[in-house]
Amino acid sequence: MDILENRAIVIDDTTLRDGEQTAGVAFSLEEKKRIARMLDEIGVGELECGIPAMGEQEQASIRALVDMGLNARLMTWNRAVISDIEASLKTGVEAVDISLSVSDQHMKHKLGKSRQWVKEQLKVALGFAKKHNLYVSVGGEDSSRADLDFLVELLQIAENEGADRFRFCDTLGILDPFATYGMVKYLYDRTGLDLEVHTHNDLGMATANAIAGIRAGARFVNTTVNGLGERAGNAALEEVVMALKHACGRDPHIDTSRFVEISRYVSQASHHPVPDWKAVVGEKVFSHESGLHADGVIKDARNYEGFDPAEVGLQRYMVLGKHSGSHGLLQRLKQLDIDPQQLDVDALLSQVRCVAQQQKRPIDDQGLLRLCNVA
Ligand SMILES: CC(=O)SCCNC(=O)CCNC(=O)[C@H](O)C(C)(C)COP(=O)(O)OP(=O)(O)OC[C@H]1O[C@@H](n2cnc3c(N)ncnc32)[C@H](O)[C@@H]1OP(=O)(O)O
Ligand SMILES: O=C(O)CCC(=O)C(=O)O
Repeated sequence: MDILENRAIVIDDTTLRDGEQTAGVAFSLEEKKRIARMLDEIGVGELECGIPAMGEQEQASIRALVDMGLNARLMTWNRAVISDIEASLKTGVEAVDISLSVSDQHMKHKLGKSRQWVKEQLKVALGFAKKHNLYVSVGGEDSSRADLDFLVELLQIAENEGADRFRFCDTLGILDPFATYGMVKYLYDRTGLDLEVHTHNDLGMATANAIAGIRAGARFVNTTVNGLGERAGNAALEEVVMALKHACGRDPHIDTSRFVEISRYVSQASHHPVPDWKAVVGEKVFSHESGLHADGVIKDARNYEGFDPAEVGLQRYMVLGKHSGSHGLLQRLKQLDIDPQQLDVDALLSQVRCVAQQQKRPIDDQGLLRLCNVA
Protein backbone atom coordinates (compact mmCIF):
# COMPACT_ATOMS: atom_id res chain seq x y z
CA MET A 1 0.00 0.00 0.00
CA ASP A 2 1.23 3.50 -0.81
CA ILE A 3 2.50 5.02 2.41
CA LEU A 4 0.69 8.24 1.52
CA GLU A 5 -2.69 6.60 1.81
CA ASN A 6 -4.72 7.50 4.87
CA ARG A 7 -2.07 9.79 6.31
CA ALA A 8 -2.89 13.43 6.92
CA ILE A 9 -0.01 15.54 5.65
CA VAL A 10 0.63 18.65 7.73
CA ILE A 11 2.17 21.69 6.10
CA ASP A 12 4.46 23.58 8.47
CA ASP A 13 5.11 26.79 6.59
CA THR A 14 8.29 28.60 7.60
CA THR A 15 8.01 31.73 5.42
CA LEU A 16 8.15 33.81 8.59
CA ARG A 17 11.28 32.02 9.89
CA ASP A 18 13.47 30.42 7.22
CA GLY A 19 11.80 32.60 4.56
CA GLU A 20 12.75 35.72 6.46
CA GLN A 21 16.29 34.38 6.83
CA THR A 22 16.77 35.00 3.08
CA ALA A 23 19.68 37.45 3.07
CA GLY A 24 18.24 40.97 3.13
CA VAL A 25 14.63 40.06 3.84
CA ALA A 26 12.89 41.67 6.83
CA PHE A 27 9.10 41.65 7.16
CA SER A 28 7.30 44.37 9.11
CA LEU A 29 4.88 43.25 11.80
CA GLU A 30 1.93 44.18 9.59
CA GLU A 31 3.38 42.07 6.77
CA LYS A 32 3.95 39.13 9.11
CA LYS A 33 0.39 39.37 10.35
CA ARG A 34 -1.02 39.52 6.85
CA ILE A 35 1.07 36.57 5.66
CA ALA A 36 0.09 34.56 8.74
CA ARG A 37 -3.59 35.45 8.25
CA MET A 38 -3.56 34.44 4.58
CA LEU A 39 -1.77 31.14 5.25
CA ASP A 40 -4.19 30.40 8.07
CA GLU A 41 -7.19 31.21 5.91
CA ILE A 42 -6.14 28.80 3.17
CA GLY A 43 -5.75 25.99 5.69
CA VAL A 44 -2.02 25.73 6.44
CA GLY A 45 -1.82 23.71 9.65
CA GLU A 46 1.29 25.14 11.24
CA LEU A 47 3.37 28.30 10.95
CA GLU A 48 6.98 28.52 12.08
CA CYS A 49 6.84 32.18 12.89
CA GLY A 50 10.17 33.42 14.21
CA ILE A 51 13.10 33.17 16.58
CA PRO A 52 12.43 34.61 20.05
CA ALA A 53 16.14 34.41 20.98
CA MET A 54 16.67 37.31 18.56
CA GLY A 55 15.37 39.69 21.17
CA GLU A 56 12.42 41.66 22.49
CA GLN A 57 11.21 43.06 19.18
CA GLU A 58 10.99 39.59 17.61
CA GLN A 59 9.31 38.28 20.75
CA ALA A 60 6.72 41.08 20.60
CA SER A 61 5.93 40.32 16.98
CA ILE A 62 5.50 36.61 17.73
CA ARG A 63 3.26 37.52 20.66
CA ALA A 64 1.19 39.65 18.25
CA LEU A 65 0.80 36.63 15.96
CA VAL A 66 -0.23 34.48 18.94
CA ASP A 67 -2.81 37.11 19.88
CA MET A 68 -4.43 36.80 16.44
CA GLY A 69 -5.98 33.51 17.59
CA LEU A 70 -5.32 31.70 14.32
CA ASN A 71 -6.34 28.11 13.71
CA ALA A 72 -2.80 27.24 12.67
CA ARG A 73 -0.41 26.09 15.37
CA LEU A 74 2.39 28.61 15.84
CA MET A 75 5.89 27.32 16.37
CA THR A 76 9.16 29.13 17.12
CA TRP A 77 12.71 28.15 16.23
CA ASN A 78 15.18 27.61 19.09
CA ARG A 79 18.69 26.42 19.60
CA ALA A 80 18.98 23.61 22.13
CA VAL A 81 19.63 26.22 24.77
CA ILE A 82 17.42 26.88 27.81
CA SER A 83 17.53 30.66 27.35
CA ASP A 84 16.17 30.32 23.79
CA ILE A 85 13.24 28.24 25.05
CA GLU A 86 12.64 30.71 27.89
CA ALA A 87 12.41 33.44 25.27
CA SER A 88 9.85 31.34 23.38
CA LEU A 89 7.80 30.87 26.54
CA LYS A 90 7.54 34.66 26.85
CA THR A 91 5.74 34.83 23.50
CA GLY A 92 2.90 32.52 24.46
CA VAL A 93 3.53 29.95 21.70
CA GLU A 94 2.66 26.38 22.54
CA ALA A 95 5.06 24.70 20.13
CA VAL A 96 8.81 24.93 19.60
CA ASP A 97 11.38 23.54 17.25
CA ILE A 98 14.51 22.73 19.23
CA SER A 99 17.39 22.52 16.83
CA LEU A 100 20.70 20.74 17.21
CA SER A 101 23.41 20.11 14.65
CA VAL A 102 23.62 16.38 14.04
CA SER A 103 26.38 15.90 11.45
CA ASP A 104 29.96 15.32 12.55
CA GLN A 105 30.95 18.30 10.38
CA HIS A 106 28.65 20.64 12.31
CA MET A 107 29.18 19.11 15.72
CA LYS A 108 32.95 19.33 15.40
CA HIS A 109 33.50 22.42 13.29
CA LYS A 110 30.50 24.59 14.15
CA LEU A 111 29.48 23.77 17.69
CA GLY A 112 32.95 22.56 18.69
CA LYS A 113 31.27 19.69 20.56
CA SER A 114 31.09 15.89 20.59
CA ARG A 115 28.24 13.49 19.77
CA GLN A 116 27.94 12.85 23.51
CA TRP A 117 27.46 16.57 24.19
CA VAL A 118 24.71 16.76 21.58
CA LYS A 119 22.90 13.79 23.13
CA GLU A 120 23.12 15.34 26.61
CA GLN A 121 22.12 18.81 25.41
CA LEU A 122 19.10 17.36 23.66
CA LYS A 123 17.95 15.83 26.93
CA VAL A 124 18.48 19.09 28.81
CA ALA A 125 16.65 21.30 26.30
CA LEU A 126 13.88 18.82 25.58
CA GLY A 127 13.36 18.11 29.29
CA PHE A 128 13.00 21.84 29.93
CA ALA A 129 10.52 22.33 27.08
CA LYS A 130 8.40 19.33 28.06
CA LYS A 131 8.37 20.52 31.70
CA HIS A 132 6.66 23.61 30.30
CA ASN A 133 4.18 21.51 28.32
CA LEU A 134 5.42 22.63 24.95
CA TYR A 135 4.84 20.62 21.78
CA VAL A 136 8.35 19.86 20.56
CA SER A 137 9.77 19.22 17.15
CA VAL A 138 13.44 18.27 17.41
CA GLY A 139 15.25 19.86 14.48
CA GLY A 140 18.19 17.85 13.20
CA GLU A 141 20.28 20.49 11.49
CA ASP A 142 22.42 19.01 8.71
CA SER A 143 20.68 15.63 9.01
CA SER A 144 21.53 14.85 5.39
CA ARG A 145 25.25 14.66 6.26
CA ALA A 146 24.71 12.83 9.56
CA ASP A 147 25.59 9.24 10.42
CA LEU A 148 22.17 7.58 10.14
CA ASP A 149 22.73 5.26 13.09
CA PHE A 150 23.68 8.23 15.24
CA LEU A 151 20.42 9.85 14.10
CA VAL A 152 18.50 6.74 15.13
CA GLU A 153 20.12 6.98 18.59
CA LEU A 154 19.11 10.64 18.82
CA LEU A 155 15.56 9.87 17.73
CA GLN A 156 15.35 7.22 20.45
CA ILE A 157 16.49 9.74 23.04
CA ALA A 158 14.05 12.31 21.67
CA GLU A 159 11.18 9.83 21.80
CA ASN A 160 12.05 8.72 25.35
CA GLU A 161 12.25 12.33 26.52
CA GLY A 162 8.82 13.12 25.10
CA ALA A 163 9.56 14.82 21.77
CA ASP A 164 6.58 15.03 19.44
CA ARG A 165 8.46 14.76 16.17
CA PHE A 166 11.83 14.93 14.47
CA ARG A 167 12.64 17.33 11.65
CA PHE A 168 15.01 15.84 9.08
CA CYS A 169 16.88 18.79 7.56
CA ASP A 170 18.71 18.78 4.26
CA THR A 171 20.27 22.00 5.45
CA LEU A 172 22.61 22.42 2.48
CA GLY A 173 20.21 21.12 -0.16
CA ILE A 174 22.62 18.42 -1.27
CA LEU A 175 20.36 15.38 -1.52
CA ASP A 176 18.46 14.02 -4.49
CA PRO A 177 14.98 12.52 -4.11
CA PHE A 178 16.27 8.93 -4.07
CA ALA A 179 18.74 9.65 -1.27
CA THR A 180 16.10 11.62 0.64
CA TYR A 181 13.67 8.73 0.34
CA GLY A 182 16.31 6.25 1.52
CA MET A 183 17.38 8.29 4.54
CA VAL A 184 13.89 9.22 5.71
CA LYS A 185 12.69 5.64 5.22
CA TYR A 186 15.64 4.38 7.27
CA LEU A 187 14.50 6.58 10.16
CA TYR A 188 10.80 5.87 9.61
CA ASP A 189 11.43 2.13 9.88
CA ARG A 190 13.32 2.53 13.16
CA THR A 191 11.32 5.05 15.16
CA GLY A 192 7.83 5.67 16.45
CA LEU A 193 8.35 9.43 16.20
CA ASP A 194 6.51 11.47 13.61
CA LEU A 195 8.91 12.80 10.98
CA GLU A 196 9.12 16.11 9.17
CA VAL A 197 11.22 17.07 6.15
CA HIS A 198 12.95 20.42 5.72
CA THR A 199 14.55 20.68 2.31
CA HIS A 200 16.65 23.34 0.59
CA ASN A 201 16.86 24.17 -3.09
CA ASP A 202 20.61 24.52 -3.68
CA LEU A 203 20.47 21.88 -6.43
CA GLY A 204 16.93 22.72 -7.51
CA MET A 205 15.47 19.67 -5.79
CA ALA A 206 13.79 21.08 -2.67
CA THR A 207 10.24 20.27 -3.76
CA ALA A 208 11.17 16.86 -5.17
CA ASN A 209 13.03 16.03 -1.98
CA ALA A 210 10.12 17.17 0.18
CA ILE A 211 7.80 14.88 -1.76
CA ALA A 212 10.30 12.01 -1.54
CA GLY A 213 10.49 12.50 2.23
CA ILE A 214 6.71 12.41 2.49
CA ARG A 215 6.59 9.27 0.35
CA ALA A 216 9.13 7.71 2.72
CA GLY A 217 6.87 8.35 5.70
CA ALA A 218 7.27 11.95 6.85
CA ARG A 219 3.91 13.39 7.87
CA PHE A 220 5.07 16.98 8.24
CA VAL A 221 6.68 19.14 5.60
CA ASN A 222 8.36 22.53 5.88
CA THR A 223 7.58 24.96 3.08
CA THR A 224 7.88 28.66 2.27
CA VAL A 225 5.83 30.84 -0.06
CA ASN A 226 7.67 31.25 -3.39
CA GLY A 227 10.40 28.99 -2.02
CA LEU A 228 11.92 31.87 -0.09
CA GLY A 229 14.67 30.93 2.36
CA GLU A 230 18.37 30.59 3.04
CA ARG A 231 20.55 30.72 -0.12
CA ALA A 232 18.54 29.11 -2.96
CA GLY A 233 15.52 28.79 -0.69
CA ASN A 234 13.24 26.09 0.65
CA ALA A 235 10.57 23.85 -0.85
CA ALA A 236 7.86 26.18 -2.16
CA LEU A 237 4.48 25.86 -0.47
CA GLU A 238 2.61 26.16 -3.74
CA GLU A 239 4.79 23.53 -5.45
CA VAL A 240 4.61 21.01 -2.62
CA VAL A 241 0.84 21.31 -2.30
CA MET A 242 0.21 21.07 -6.04
CA ALA A 243 2.65 18.16 -6.33
CA LEU A 244 0.86 16.35 -3.52
CA LYS A 245 -2.45 16.88 -5.31
CA HIS A 246 -1.41 16.23 -8.89
CA ALA A 247 1.68 14.00 -8.70
CA CYS A 248 0.78 12.00 -5.59
CA GLY A 249 -3.02 12.05 -5.72
CA ARG A 250 -3.27 13.45 -2.19
CA ASP A 251 -5.26 16.49 -1.20
CA PRO A 252 -3.70 18.35 1.72
CA HIS A 253 -6.92 20.41 2.04
CA ILE A 254 -5.45 23.78 1.21
CA ASP A 255 -7.41 26.46 -0.67
CA THR A 256 -4.99 26.71 -3.59
CA SER A 257 -7.04 29.34 -5.43
CA ARG A 258 -5.26 32.03 -3.37
CA PHE A 259 -1.73 30.86 -4.14
CA VAL A 260 -1.08 33.61 -6.68
CA GLU A 261 -2.45 36.31 -4.40
CA ILE A 262 -0.24 35.09 -1.53
CA SER A 263 2.76 34.68 -3.80
CA ARG A 264 2.44 38.26 -5.09
CA TYR A 265 2.07 39.61 -1.58
CA VAL A 266 5.11 37.76 -0.22
CA SER A 267 7.09 38.77 -3.31
CA GLN A 268 6.30 42.42 -2.66
CA ALA A 269 6.91 42.22 1.10
CA SER A 270 10.22 40.38 0.62
CA HIS A 271 11.37 42.48 -2.35
CA HIS A 272 11.96 39.21 -4.19
CA PRO A 273 10.27 39.20 -7.62
CA VAL A 274 8.70 35.96 -8.80
CA PRO A 275 9.90 35.01 -12.30
CA ASP A 276 7.19 34.69 -14.97
CA TRP A 277 8.11 31.06 -15.39
CA LYS A 278 8.14 30.12 -11.69
CA ALA A 279 6.37 26.77 -11.28
CA VAL A 280 2.74 27.02 -10.17
CA VAL A 281 2.56 30.80 -9.56
CA GLY A 282 4.59 32.44 -12.37
CA GLU A 283 2.41 34.84 -14.36
CA LYS A 284 3.19 33.19 -17.70
CA VAL A 285 3.20 29.49 -16.87
CA PHE A 286 -0.06 29.04 -18.74
CA SER A 287 0.96 30.97 -21.86
CA HIS A 288 0.68 28.98 -25.09
CA GLU A 289 2.35 30.10 -28.32
CA SER A 290 3.67 27.02 -30.14
CA GLY A 291 1.37 25.89 -32.93
CA LEU A 292 0.78 22.33 -31.77
CA HIS A 293 0.28 23.37 -28.17
CA ALA A 294 -2.11 26.20 -29.00
CA ASP A 295 -4.10 23.88 -31.26
CA GLY A 296 -4.22 21.24 -28.51
CA VAL A 297 -5.32 23.74 -25.87
CA ILE A 298 -8.01 25.20 -28.12
CA LYS A 299 -9.42 21.69 -28.61
CA ASP A 300 -9.18 20.77 -24.91
CA ALA A 301 -7.03 22.64 -22.37
CA ARG A 302 -6.20 19.33 -20.65
CA ASN A 303 -4.11 18.43 -23.69
CA TYR A 304 -1.35 20.75 -22.50
CA GLU A 305 -2.24 21.82 -18.95
CA GLY A 306 -1.59 19.53 -15.99
CA PHE A 307 -4.10 21.47 -13.92
CA ASP A 308 -6.55 24.31 -14.46
CA PRO A 309 -4.84 27.71 -14.06
CA ALA A 310 -7.82 28.91 -12.00
CA GLU A 311 -6.93 26.28 -9.40
CA VAL A 312 -4.06 28.50 -8.25
CA GLY A 313 -5.51 31.88 -9.26
CA LEU A 314 -3.74 32.17 -12.62
CA GLN A 315 -5.11 32.76 -16.11
CA ARG A 316 -4.33 31.33 -19.51
CA TYR A 317 -2.75 33.44 -22.26
CA MET A 318 -2.86 32.46 -25.93
CA VAL A 319 0.14 34.13 -27.54
CA LEU A 320 0.89 34.82 -31.21
CA GLY A 321 4.58 34.64 -31.98
CA LYS A 322 7.43 33.01 -33.85
CA HIS A 323 6.18 29.47 -33.17
CA SER A 324 2.48 30.02 -33.85
CA GLY A 325 0.41 27.80 -36.15
CA SER A 326 -2.78 28.43 -38.09
CA HIS A 327 -5.25 27.24 -35.42
CA GLY A 328 -3.95 29.75 -32.89
CA LEU A 329 -4.06 32.52 -35.48
CA LEU A 330 -7.58 31.64 -36.63
CA GLN A 331 -8.80 31.64 -33.04
CA ARG A 332 -7.40 35.11 -32.45
CA LEU A 333 -8.93 36.42 -35.68
CA LYS A 334 -12.27 35.05 -34.56
CA GLN A 335 -11.94 36.76 -31.18
CA LEU A 336 -11.23 40.03 -33.01
CA ASP A 337 -14.24 39.49 -35.26
CA ILE A 338 -12.12 39.30 -38.39
CA ASP A 339 -13.37 37.07 -41.18
CA PRO A 340 -10.44 34.84 -42.29
CA GLN A 341 -12.10 34.33 -45.68
CA GLN A 342 -11.02 37.88 -46.51
CA LEU A 343 -7.39 37.12 -45.76
CA ASP A 344 -4.52 35.00 -47.00
CA VAL A 345 -4.09 33.23 -43.66
CA ASP A 346 -0.86 31.46 -44.65
CA ALA A 347 0.73 34.76 -45.66
CA LEU A 348 -0.54 36.42 -42.49
CA LEU A 349 0.96 33.63 -40.38
CA SER A 350 4.32 34.14 -42.09
CA GLN A 351 4.14 37.84 -41.31
CA VAL A 352 3.20 37.18 -37.68
CA ARG A 353 6.21 34.91 -37.32
CA CYS A 354 8.52 37.31 -39.05
CA VAL A 355 7.49 40.34 -36.99
CA ALA A 356 7.66 38.38 -33.74
CA GLN A 357 11.16 37.25 -34.70
CA GLN A 358 12.26 40.81 -35.47
CA GLN A 359 10.65 42.29 -32.35
CA LYS A 360 11.68 39.38 -30.12
CA ARG A 361 8.22 39.45 -28.54
CA PRO A 362 4.68 38.31 -29.27
CA ILE A 363 2.28 40.20 -31.54
CA ASP A 364 -0.43 42.02 -29.65
CA ASP A 365 -3.91 42.68 -31.01
CA GLN A 366 -2.97 46.08 -32.46
CA GLY A 367 -0.01 44.54 -34.22
CA LEU A 368 -2.19 41.81 -35.68
CA LEU A 369 -4.82 44.30 -36.83
CA ARG A 370 -2.11 46.29 -38.58
CA LEU A 371 -0.92 43.16 -40.35
CA CYS A 372 -4.48 42.49 -41.44
CA ASN A 373 -4.70 46.06 -42.75
CA VAL A 374 -7.73 46.61 -40.58
CA ALA A 375 -6.25 48.92 -37.99
C1 LIG B 1 20.05 26.29 9.53
C2 LIG B 1 19.27 27.39 10.14
O1 LIG B 1 18.62 28.13 9.42
S1 LIG B 1 19.26 27.55 11.81
C3 LIG B 1 18.50 29.11 12.14
C4 LIG B 1 19.47 30.20 12.04
N1 LIG B 1 18.86 31.47 12.23
C5 LIG B 1 19.55 32.53 12.63
O2 LIG B 1 20.73 32.48 12.92
C6 LIG B 1 18.80 33.86 12.68
C7 LIG B 1 18.69 34.43 14.06
N2 LIG B 1 19.91 34.33 14.86
C8 LIG B 1 20.24 35.25 15.78
O3 LIG B 1 19.52 36.23 16.04
C9 LIG B 1 21.49 35.01 16.51
O4 LIG B 1 22.36 34.23 15.76
C10 LIG B 1 21.21 34.33 17.89
C11 LIG B 1 20.40 35.29 18.79
C12 LIG B 1 20.43 33.04 17.76
C13 LIG B 1 22.50 34.00 18.59
O5 LIG B 1 23.29 35.18 18.55
P1 LIG B 1 24.74 35.27 19.19
O6 LIG B 1 24.67 34.85 20.60
O7 LIG B 1 25.24 36.64 18.91
O8 LIG B 1 25.62 34.17 18.47
P2 LIG B 1 26.03 33.86 16.97
O9 LIG B 1 24.83 33.82 16.13
O10 LIG B 1 27.11 34.73 16.48
O11 LIG B 1 26.69 32.41 17.21
C14 LIG B 1 25.91 31.28 17.40
C15 LIG B 1 26.25 30.51 18.70
O12 LIG B 1 25.19 29.57 18.88
C16 LIG B 1 25.76 28.23 18.86
N3 LIG B 1 24.79 27.36 18.25
C17 LIG B 1 24.47 27.29 16.92
N4 LIG B 1 23.52 26.39 16.75
C18 LIG B 1 23.22 25.88 17.96
C19 LIG B 1 22.30 24.90 18.42
N5 LIG B 1 21.46 24.32 17.56
N6 LIG B 1 22.23 24.62 19.74
C20 LIG B 1 23.06 25.22 20.60
N7 LIG B 1 23.96 26.18 20.23
C21 LIG B 1 24.03 26.48 18.93
C22 LIG B 1 27.05 28.40 18.06
O13 LIG B 1 27.93 27.33 18.33
C23 LIG B 1 27.53 29.73 18.60
O14 LIG B 1 28.02 29.50 19.94
P3 LIG B 1 29.50 29.96 20.44
O15 LIG B 1 29.34 31.42 20.72
O16 LIG B 1 29.68 29.16 21.70
O17 LIG B 1 30.45 29.63 19.36
O1 LIG C 1 16.92 22.74 12.74
C1 LIG C 1 15.88 23.08 12.23
O2 LIG C 1 14.81 22.90 12.76
C2 LIG C 1 15.85 23.76 10.90
C3 LIG C 1 17.12 24.34 10.57
C4 LIG C 1 17.16 24.81 9.18
O3 LIG C 1 16.56 25.81 8.82
C5 LIG C 1 17.96 24.03 8.25
O4 LIG C 1 18.53 23.03 8.67
O5 LIG C 1 18.03 24.41 7.07
